[in-house]
Amino acid sequence: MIVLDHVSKVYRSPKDGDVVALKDIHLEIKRGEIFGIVGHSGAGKSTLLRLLNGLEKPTSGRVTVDGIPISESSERQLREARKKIGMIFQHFHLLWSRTVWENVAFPLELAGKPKREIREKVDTLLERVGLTHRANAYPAQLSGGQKQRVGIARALANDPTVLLCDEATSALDPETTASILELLKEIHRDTGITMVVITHEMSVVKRLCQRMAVMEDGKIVEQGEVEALFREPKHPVTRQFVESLIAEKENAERHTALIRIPSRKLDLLWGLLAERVKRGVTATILPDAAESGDHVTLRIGGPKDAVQEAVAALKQDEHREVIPHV
Ligand SMILES: Nc1ncnc2c1ncn2[C@@H]1O[C@H](COP(=O)(O)OP(=O)(O)OP(=O)(O)O)[C@@H](O)[C@H]1O
Repeated sequence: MIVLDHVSKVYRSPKDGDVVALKDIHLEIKRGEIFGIVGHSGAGKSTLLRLLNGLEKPTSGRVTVDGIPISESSERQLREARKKIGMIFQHFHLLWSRTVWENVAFPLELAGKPKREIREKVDTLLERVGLTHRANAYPAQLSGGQKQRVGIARALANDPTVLLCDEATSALDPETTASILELLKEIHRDTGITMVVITHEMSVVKRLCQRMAVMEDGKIVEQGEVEALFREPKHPVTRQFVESLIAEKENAERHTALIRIPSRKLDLLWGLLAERVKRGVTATILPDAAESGDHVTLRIGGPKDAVQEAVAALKQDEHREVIPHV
C-alpha cells in the first residue's frame, strides 16, 4: 500500500549546510494496517510523513502510496492524490473563522462536490465523530478532544484510503487521548483505512498500532510487530521507548498516603517499612514545623496495593497509636 524504496532526504540550507533528515529508508506498510513510527525529536518522523503526502520530495529513492508514485507526481497530480490521503495534526490546524460544520465541508467544497452531497456527507461525518450537537460552534469554543474530532471528520471527508496522524494526541490529556484512540480504532474497523501514526508516546503505539518502526538519526533502527518489539526490544532506542512506557505506567499507578505516628515508634515502624521498600514503597518523613515533637508525619508512596498494605501494617494492633493523617 505504502512503499518507501531506499529513500533519503537532505535539506540544503545555505546557512546551516546540508541536513540529512532521512538516510536510505526502506519501509513497506500493508493495506489496512495501523503502522506506528516512533522516534525522538529530530529523528526524521515528520519528514517521512511529509514525503508520504508529497509536501516534500525525496533527494533519492521512490515513494508510492496506493499505487501512486508520489515522489514523481506533478503538483496537479498531487492535489488529486491528497484527496485520498487524509491527515490529522497535533494542533488540529482548523480554520478559526469557520464553524465546525464549515470546517468539515471545506475539503468537499475544494473538491467541487455538489451542495446536497456536501450536506449529507458533513452530517454523516459529524455524527460519526459525535459532534452533531456542536455543528454551529467555532473551534475556539471547543475542547481539545472536540477539535481533534473535527480534524478527524475533515480528514475523512473525501473518503481517503490512508490517514496520516502526526502526533494527533500529543496535545491532549490522558482521558481525551483514550477517547480519540478509541474513535480512530472504530474508524479503522468500519473503513479498513490504512493508518500511519507518528508519535513519541509508546502508549499510543501500544494501544493503536499493529506494526511499528523506530527511527533514530534519520534511519529506521528496528521494525516489526508491536507486541514482539515490546516483548523483546533489540535496539537500545527501542528499549528506551519500551522502558519509558513502563515508567509511565508505574507513575500512573503511584499513590501516596500520609500517616502520623508517635516519634518514639519511628525506629520500629521504619524497620517494618524497610522490607516493603523492596516492593517499590517509599517512605519520607515530612518536615512539619507544627509537629509537637512527639509525633511525625510519614508520606508513604508507591503502587496502590503496596501503599495500602504498608498503611495497614503500620496500623496493626501492636502499633495502635498510629493515627491515620488523611
Ligand atoms: N525544512 C527543513 N529545513 C532544514 N532542516 C530541516 C527541515 N525540516 C526538518 N529539518 C531537519 O531534519 C531533521 C529531521 O527533522 P524532523 O522534523 O523530520 O524530525 P522529527 O522526528 O519529526 O522531530 P520532531 O518530532 O521534533 O518534529 C532535523 O535535524 C531537522 O532539524
